Amino acid sequence: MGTALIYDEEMTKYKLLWVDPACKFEVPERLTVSHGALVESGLADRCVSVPVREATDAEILLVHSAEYLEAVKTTPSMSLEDLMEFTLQYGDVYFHPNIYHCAKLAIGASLQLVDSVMTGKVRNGMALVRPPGHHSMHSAASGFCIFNNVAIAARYAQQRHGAKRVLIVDWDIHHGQGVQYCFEDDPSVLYFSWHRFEHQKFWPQLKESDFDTVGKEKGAGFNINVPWNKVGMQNSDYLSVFFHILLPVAYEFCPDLVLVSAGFDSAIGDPEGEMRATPDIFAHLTHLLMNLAEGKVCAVLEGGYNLTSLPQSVCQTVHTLLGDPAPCPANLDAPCKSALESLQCVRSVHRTYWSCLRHAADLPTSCSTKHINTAEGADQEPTEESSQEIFWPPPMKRVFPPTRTAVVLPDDVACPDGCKRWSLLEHPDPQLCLSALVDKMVKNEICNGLVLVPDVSVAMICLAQHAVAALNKRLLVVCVGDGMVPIQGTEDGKTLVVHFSRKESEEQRGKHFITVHLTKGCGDASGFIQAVLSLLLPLGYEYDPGLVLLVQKPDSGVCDSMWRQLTGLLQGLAQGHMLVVMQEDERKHIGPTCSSLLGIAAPSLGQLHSLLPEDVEALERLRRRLTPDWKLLQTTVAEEP
Ligand SMILES: NCCCNCCCCCC(O)(O)C(F)(F)F
Ligand SMILES: [Zn+2]
Repeated sequence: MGTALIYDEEMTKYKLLWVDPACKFEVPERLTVSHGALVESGLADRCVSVPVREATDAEILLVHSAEYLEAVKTTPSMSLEDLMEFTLQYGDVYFHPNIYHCAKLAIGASLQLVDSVMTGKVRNGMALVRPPGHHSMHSAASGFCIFNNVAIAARYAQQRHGAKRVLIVDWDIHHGQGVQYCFEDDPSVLYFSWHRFEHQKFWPQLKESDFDTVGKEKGAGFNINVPWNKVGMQNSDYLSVFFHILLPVAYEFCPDLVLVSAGFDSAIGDPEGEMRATPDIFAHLTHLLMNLAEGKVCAVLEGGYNLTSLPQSVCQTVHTLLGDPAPCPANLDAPCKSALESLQCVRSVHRTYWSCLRHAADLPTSCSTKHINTAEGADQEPTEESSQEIFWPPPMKRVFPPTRTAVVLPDDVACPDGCKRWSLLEHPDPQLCLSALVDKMVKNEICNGLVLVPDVSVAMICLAQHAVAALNKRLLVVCVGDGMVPIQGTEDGKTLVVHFSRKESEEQRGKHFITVHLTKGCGDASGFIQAVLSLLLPLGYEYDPGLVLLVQKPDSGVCDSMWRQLTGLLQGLAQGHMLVVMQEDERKHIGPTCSSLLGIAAPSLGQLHSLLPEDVEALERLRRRLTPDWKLLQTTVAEEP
């Protein structure tokens, strides 16, 4: 299934007609450079082009008032003076004779994308639109936004396509207060937003943008605000919030559709965001969402003002939506203290609503006095704009290996569609055969593979030795199921082993051999997925292996959908170079495993029963014990002595 791309140059045909420093950088070129980059890179041709349409009044009224709509309808015929006058009633936004038309196209584009995904015409997609939407409210324009594209898309998906639960991920650097207001008492729409806040000094300077606004009445817990109280946030800060807040909650929420308010002013170089996350991080943020809602992800452009990092980030997002392996998440740091403080605050206030956060720590002492620094913060100016030129390396070319998935199967087992059989014939010695397969991966001739072997323990040993010795690559071994794991994590750091098992974990064998023991074993998806999201993924991203070995021990008890989630999520590492090893009598797993290796989204795990307290407890304990060695496991600031 394909990826939809929705764009029409008509949406470039409005601009600021007078002087207004607050709005000067919301220019038509934002769209032309983004679409141009997709065309230039060949990505546009690989997408399914879906036409835009105008939204109807009824669709606009899903979110906005009739009075507001009627008022906006009068703008096309206004004189310049009238437009300026009309604009004065709103903040940080401008009107233009053609902006009403473009605003209807921006909504229409978003709804066309929702139709294409919800009807299964495509798997996922992106709408490149202007004007953006996430600040506009029931009866007001705000922050370059006229109508709330994503809020309307969420309501439309529920009413027109029967979507029950919709997740909105807003990675724009500004708080989409319009979206928050729209759904704050609605438990069927989970709104997640991070945003530059600087203790309420940064636009739109709303108290309700802080972490302690969690939603109202039935909607309590379904509004998650992650304030960035400093500029310069980096890839590790963004990933930590995904691993320790968004993904655990998103999997517990189990959405039928994921809408992304994809603003790229959160990327390096942006004059508004002043953050330092690089464009390739959006490949990982996108990838990490693609196994939710069975892959139904709709990305709708919001902000993004640096005309270099914006198109780069758009391309990274579309590459990943198309299934291309993500670049290696190289040289990740620890999250900064300010990010950890926000992380701890958000997890603390949401622990009563989400079982995966049940054992989150209390508010950090610095935050419990937060009302003091909010008062003092409110009236100060935000960090003045930095003028010095910022540089970052252009993202790596993301070429796809000629073969995506190679399989080594017993002769009597048919080769699944889309896979390439790696025959034992040419390599009589089975172990040599496996080593040759690994060599092909490292040469990027094959992306990933599945091998069925007589004995997974023997295969594991040989592959681990070969991968580390011959290929000089760091190897991540993920082993699922009870029983001994016959390889050691290595003190030289060349191999990291993470073992998921039911048995009481034998004593931990050092930093590079980690046992995650699940009370009910690997059959309990709700415990397992939380261990994957908030422990295995942070470890894997920090370790940044060149190859991933995923081993399923016999009788592991892991269910197909959990196994496919694990196989899917781990492909964000090592440029997707993953080798899955299973016992050859485990034939029922061949099909499901291959579909994940081919990039098909994993089935949803269903609404997870709340986690076993002992599992959450054990996970928090394990994370606390490992944190000194693994920085991305941190979820709290180190309390001042
Ligand atoms: N330094 C000048 C102050 C600018 N204040 C307004 C910022 C609006 C941000 C709009 C956006 O980027 O959130 C959207 F996604 F909606 F486009
Ligand atoms: Zn923004």
